[in-house]
Amino acid sequence: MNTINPSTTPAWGRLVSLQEKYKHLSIKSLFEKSERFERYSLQLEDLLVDYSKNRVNGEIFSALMDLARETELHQAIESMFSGVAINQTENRAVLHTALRNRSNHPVYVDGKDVMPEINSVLTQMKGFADQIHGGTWLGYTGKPIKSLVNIGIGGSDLGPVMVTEALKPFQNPNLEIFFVSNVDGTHIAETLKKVDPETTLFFIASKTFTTQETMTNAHTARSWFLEQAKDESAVAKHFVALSTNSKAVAAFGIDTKNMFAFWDWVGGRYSLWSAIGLPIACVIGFDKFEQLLSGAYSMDEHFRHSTFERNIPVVLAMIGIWNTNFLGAASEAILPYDQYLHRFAAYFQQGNMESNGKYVTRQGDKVNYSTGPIIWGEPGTNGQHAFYQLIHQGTHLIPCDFIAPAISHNPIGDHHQKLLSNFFAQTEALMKGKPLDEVHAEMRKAGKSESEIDQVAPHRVFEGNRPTNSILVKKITPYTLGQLIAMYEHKIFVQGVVWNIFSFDQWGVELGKVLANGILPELAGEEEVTSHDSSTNGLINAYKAMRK
Ligand SMILES: O=P(O)(O)OC[C@H]1O[C@@](O)(CO)[C@@H](O)[C@@H]1O
Repeated sequence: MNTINPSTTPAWGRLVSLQEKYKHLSIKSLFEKSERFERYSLQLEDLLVDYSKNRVNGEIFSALMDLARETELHQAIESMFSGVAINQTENRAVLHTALRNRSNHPVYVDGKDVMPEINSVLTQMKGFADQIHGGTWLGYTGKPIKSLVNIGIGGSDLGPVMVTEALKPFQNPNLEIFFVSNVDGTHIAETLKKVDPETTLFFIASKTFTTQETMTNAHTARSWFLEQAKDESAVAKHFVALSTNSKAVAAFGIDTKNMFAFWDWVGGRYSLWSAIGLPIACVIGFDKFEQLLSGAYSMDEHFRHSTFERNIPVVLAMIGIWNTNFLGAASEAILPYDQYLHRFAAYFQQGNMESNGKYVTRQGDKVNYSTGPIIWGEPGTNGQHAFYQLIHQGTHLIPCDFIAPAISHNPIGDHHQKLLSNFFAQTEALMKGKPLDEVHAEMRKAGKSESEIDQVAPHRVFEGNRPTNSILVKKITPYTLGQLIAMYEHKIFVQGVVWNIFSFDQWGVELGKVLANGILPELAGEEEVTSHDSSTNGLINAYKAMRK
């Protein structure tokens, strides 16, 4: 993997100069060239990515592509796909792409082709999912399973949640699926109220099978189940484990034949393609799960073999670097104009921020440039009634990805047309804005007095020139969803390479957990806590006083 500080490359130096040269660059002016949309959009099958509404002209785009080359991106891509241990701080390969390698060409980890074991788990998943989906897996009283409860957190939750929500139209109507992630007792309590032990299957989803929240909730579910079932042998019909840790699974009391394994070269936030995706396969059917894999594979092939200038993840990544490192954007909004995609932004909060929220380079030095952006977003048009004021007229530059399907699963009246009219209008408004003279003319036409115009007009000006990408997909299906997810995964990968950081570990989540484990015993008992700073001591002692 490269160890190049991007800010020392010739391309970065050109970009610094271009930032100064084009600091007043107007996106609107770039559209004076009629073929801008054709030149600044890319299509893969039924997925169109329009990146023309960015503050990027030919010079800037060229320098961005050179930056990708000068940071040895091509070599990095090949290293990932071919199983090199690029996750160097954990000495692991990064092979979520192997999980969806529909070509079945060998992929080697430590000299061993991993495809046979991947296919073996997929076969095991199919066998199980077919029984759940088909209603032939019976509980301890002989009834078919109808409620699925996934207990997991982070990458063992967010992916299955997002995908099952996005693919709700493909769900088996005889099955309902619930997700429990938070260790707040409310989450499991509210869920267990809705399900019957006789007809419920629990997925205990945890790569490590040690995560405090998941194991706590799993034990609560097991106790709840046994209170009614009584017989420990019934557990095997109602609990399965999705994990890499067979020893911990057995210790919990799940038969390892009910365990669906995956491997340490699958990152948690990249694991929905693995056994972690079993709840997805159960509720939409294994054939649709395979379509999800195939969609991701098509994006993998596009990413691996397309020239950078025609490479969707590379282009999105490098424009993101222009926005972050040269235009000063600190966050990015993902705005899906599709209610089924309501958890899509949340999924990539972990995917992006846990991957690239790093400030140490691969050599162990502190970076001298910004790295991963803050990711946030809500479905359109809801966001328009919540935070678009700031996006349009705030002081922060917030690049936005607008995503929409051309065809809705629910073509009720003109709902979809109204949704899409907003999808198109918002990026146009963010790009064009509304200058003062237009506001004046509008207000005069509306008969406003000159004094009112003088007072209000400045507040009604839209500077515009706010960058967006528009991602239009024919319809949200397992295949196109797989493409969309893989597209963002590879965008994140590219940015990590260019920023010279390790994108596949997550040391930053450890400290809080360790300190929490130290505080946990202090919350019990009456004695005053004095082992921390005065704020932490004060809060803990106030908590204990409130509970007296
Ligand atoms: O799947 P598991 O091992 O229970 O980890 C859950 C989540 O916890 C982390 O914060 C790592 O500790 C995420 O990276 C991960 O997805």
